[in-house]
Amino acid sequence: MPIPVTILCGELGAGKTTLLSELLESSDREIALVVNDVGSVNVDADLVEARTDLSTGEEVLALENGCICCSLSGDLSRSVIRLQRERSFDHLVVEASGVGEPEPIARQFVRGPAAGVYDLESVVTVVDARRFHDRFAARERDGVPAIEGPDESGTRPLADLVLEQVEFCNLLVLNKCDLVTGAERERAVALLETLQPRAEVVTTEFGVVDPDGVLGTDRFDLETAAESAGWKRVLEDETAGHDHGDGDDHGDPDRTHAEDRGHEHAHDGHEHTHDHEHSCDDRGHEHTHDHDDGDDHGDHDHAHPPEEYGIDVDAYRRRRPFHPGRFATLLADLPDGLVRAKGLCWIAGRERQAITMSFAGSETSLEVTGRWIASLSEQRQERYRSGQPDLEWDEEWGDRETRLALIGRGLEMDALIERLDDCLLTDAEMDADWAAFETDAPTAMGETVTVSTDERDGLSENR
Ligand SMILES: Nc1nc2c(ncn2[C@@H]2O[C@H](COP(=O)(O)OP(=O)(O)OP(=O)(O)O)[C@@H](O)[C@H]2O)c(=O)[nH]1
Repeated sequence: MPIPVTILCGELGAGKTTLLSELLESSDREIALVVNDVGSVNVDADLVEARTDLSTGEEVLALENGCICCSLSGDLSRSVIRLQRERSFDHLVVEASGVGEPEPIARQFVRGPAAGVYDLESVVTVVDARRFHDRFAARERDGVPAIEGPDESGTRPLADLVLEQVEFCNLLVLNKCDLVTGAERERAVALLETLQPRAEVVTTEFGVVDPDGVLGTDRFDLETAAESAGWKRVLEDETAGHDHGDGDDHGDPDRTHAEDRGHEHAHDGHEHTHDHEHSCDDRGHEHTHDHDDGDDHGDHDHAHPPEEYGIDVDAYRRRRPFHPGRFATLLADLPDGLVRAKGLCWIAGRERQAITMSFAGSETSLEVTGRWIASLSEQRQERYRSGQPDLEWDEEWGDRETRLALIGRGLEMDALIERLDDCLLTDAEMDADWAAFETDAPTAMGETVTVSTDERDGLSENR
């Protein structure tokens, strides 16, 4: 029997270790734990070890350094396979580094050598209610320090990773609810549900949760999770049966944007169903339950209707490229109420590159994640297109198009859309030489450019 695995994610200080300690104390399963920390000192491992009685069967395996999701990925698989051979336990918990991407870790349990031995049950993301509310859910974000700067690999804004952890999981634990008011907590929950419509949300303090709720959830489906982020669903709802690509395999310079995660989707509605019932458990913690998995798009019985919390989502889709200069200026001055923007951009002067734009908090990254199919030879175009009969194709521009999901709170969506439209090439510019436009947009596969909203001079960093 494969051993069930829970991956625990969350920003630094969100309360992962606190939750873990609670789980180790309250669960009657024998839990093996892999702790991955940034840096060489495993503070969390020490803490958990100190707090739990190892003689009762819990084992702590501390990886020495680095990040299991990139440089140590091989080590993680090897370590957990060794662990399974040498020890007997019921459940494996992997505490991911606070600044790592959860998806590569999850993939190791789904496709890697550990897949036969383990069964990924759930990816749980712990969220600091106070910080999440102030950074993303508050109407007024003046005076709240932005999360800025790159992640540990130095290539992506940290806020982007914080939201990616929210978007990828199937259970969200909103911790530190003692530090927010009831109204703030509800706003945070509504936004979390918008960012990841398929995840269940549990609200708590000091990591007190029902261990079966965290460890005993259904089998995690990687592809579903990868496709269920709120921003993707905004785009999918906008167009039925369309491919999206924002994959993480940067190896093939000829890869097209549509083959990254080339899944075809047919959606027949425009609303997600979230059939929550609120109840309080015996510790007085509120839970949201019974998330419908969204396939029934007709019902709208939602405990946190986003519009009630000022949350607005929209898809921005245009078959005309952005002027690189005007677009860069806009990115440096995006409105405060924008929480998340993500999708593909078509930028004039970059006719081959499908560029993924990802905005979170206060920074935007632009990264080349594939090629437009229309930039390939005719023969290859045919091949790709025959494999994707639903791919929308423009006679003149092929698959080149900007498709962005916009998620905001207290945001004047129409004004933002107008400003985006002002960045599109004018008719006169359409006839000009696009290569002559000055641009810092990325060119090579995987290359990322980051721009912060407080920099008014356009694209700032080229990595
Ligand atoms: N007020 C309050 N503090 C909490 C709560 N949960 C955890 N803390 C405190 O927040 C701090 C960080 O908690 P940790 O559990 O270490 O967080 P972490 O996510 O493991 O942190 P890293 O290991 O740095 O990633 C500790 O001082 C905890 O005591 C909570 O619900 N409310």
